Amino acid sequence: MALREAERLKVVLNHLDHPSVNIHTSFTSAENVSYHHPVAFKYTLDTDVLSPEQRLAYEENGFILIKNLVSEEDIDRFRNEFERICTRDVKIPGLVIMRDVSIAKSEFVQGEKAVTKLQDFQEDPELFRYCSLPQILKYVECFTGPNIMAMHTMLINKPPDTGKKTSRHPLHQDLHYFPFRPADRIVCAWTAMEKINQQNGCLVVLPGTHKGTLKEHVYPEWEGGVNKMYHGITDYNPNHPRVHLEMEKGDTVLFHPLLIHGSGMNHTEGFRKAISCHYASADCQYIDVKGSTQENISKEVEELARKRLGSETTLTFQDTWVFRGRLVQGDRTSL
Ligand SMILES: CCCC(=O)SCCNC(=O)CCNC(=O)[C@H](O)C(C)(C)COP(=O)(O)OP(=O)(O)OC[C@H]1O[C@@H](n2cnc3c(N)ncnc32)[C@H](O)[C@@H]1OP(=O)(O)O
Ligand SMILES: Nc1ncnc2c1ncn2[C@@H]1O[C@H](COP(=O)(O)OP(=O)(O)OP(=O)(O)O)[C@@H](O)[C@H]1O
Ligand SMILES: O=C(O)CCC(=O)C(=O)O
Ligand SMILES: [Fe+2]
Ligand SMILES: [Mg+2]
Repeated sequence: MALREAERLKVVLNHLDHPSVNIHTSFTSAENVSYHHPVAFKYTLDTDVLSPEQRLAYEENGFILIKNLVSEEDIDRFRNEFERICTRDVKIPGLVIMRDVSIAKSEFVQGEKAVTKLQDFQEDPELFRYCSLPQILKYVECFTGPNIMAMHTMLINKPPDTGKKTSRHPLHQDLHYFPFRPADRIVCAWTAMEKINQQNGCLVVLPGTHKGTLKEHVYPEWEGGVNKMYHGITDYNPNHPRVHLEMEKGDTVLFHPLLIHGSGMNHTEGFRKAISCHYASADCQYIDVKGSTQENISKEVEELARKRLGSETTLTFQDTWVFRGRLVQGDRTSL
């Protein structure tokens, strides 16, 4: 009789009290769960950083929340730099300033209020400091190992909803955007830059969905429109438990790229801010997404590159990641 998942994990937890036990071996059946043939972790690596409870929580849920990881002072500096970018006081190469679709397609709004997201701030030393913060990398290493690339950077400024519900981010898996593997060696760090709750559109996660596969993503059929490249999953279990991650300024969630997540409408008058970085092991390998569920996003990205750089551009989906990735720890071995 197979033990239920939770029971198996309890066995793992007991093993952690016995340092002599090798917990690297992978288990395939309940028979392996014994003192002599111990169990391994699939989603986390052996470090002294995560407590056994944190490690099991990530294995089981696909995310962990670390309270108060980034200082108030650092966040205020990121916020200040964000304002300088919005007012065009600084111009950062490669940075994408994204406006909410309902604003972009209607009136002209200037400055910070027009910006829904900054993408690719890797050339901004002040914002990129976020990706190199030692207290974040310490956790990231538990998932990626010691060679760490910062692959994708964002500062999200979720606007007050205009009434069209476009401030929502549909449920998705971040791996949809990434042509590199293995998925288990990729992790996102997402830090609240202020108090974030259901009112202003916190992250919503479907715990445990990181154990599934990459699903098909398409534009949701939303009446009020949807932001460019905000693809969503249509085929998810609507009865799967949802967790609304309410966070304080500085709290940071680390999550697996297959974890299904999104964010709700911002019902407040303020702009809800968060800063994030997707890290990957530098040992990851690029994959060809042709014929896979990722073909639609790869074509869209390549088309946008042609629009920006000229129709003769032959930049591939993979190339766009090679250019953006930055080493933050160890050696740039592959990516
Ligand atoms: C784990 C990863 C998860 C994700 O990354 S999900 C999001 C991924 N997003 C991206 O990579 C960024 C996508 N956005 C962009 O590249 C740019 O914002 C975008 C859409 C090219 C627009 O930038 P610009 O060209 O500088 O803006 P523009 O004001 O000149 O507008 C040009 C045309 O684009 C339209 N537009 C602008 N913002 C939009 C939006 N949010 N959603 C949909 N359409 C949008 C705009 O209306 C205009 O269209 P038209 O040419 O007038 O028909
Ligand atoms: N029709 C939909 N199709 C796909 N995703 C949706 C749809 N409606 C909401 N979502 C997404 O589901 C996630 C959870 O939404 P949910 O309604 O549970 O919370 P919320 O939007 O934060 O709360 P509220 O409804 O109070 O604003 C969000 O990521 C949201 O963008
Ligand atoms: O801050 C948010 O709303 C989440 C954004 C997100 O999940 C993403 O851009 O991949
Ligand atoms: Fe995401
Ligand atoms: Mg909702």
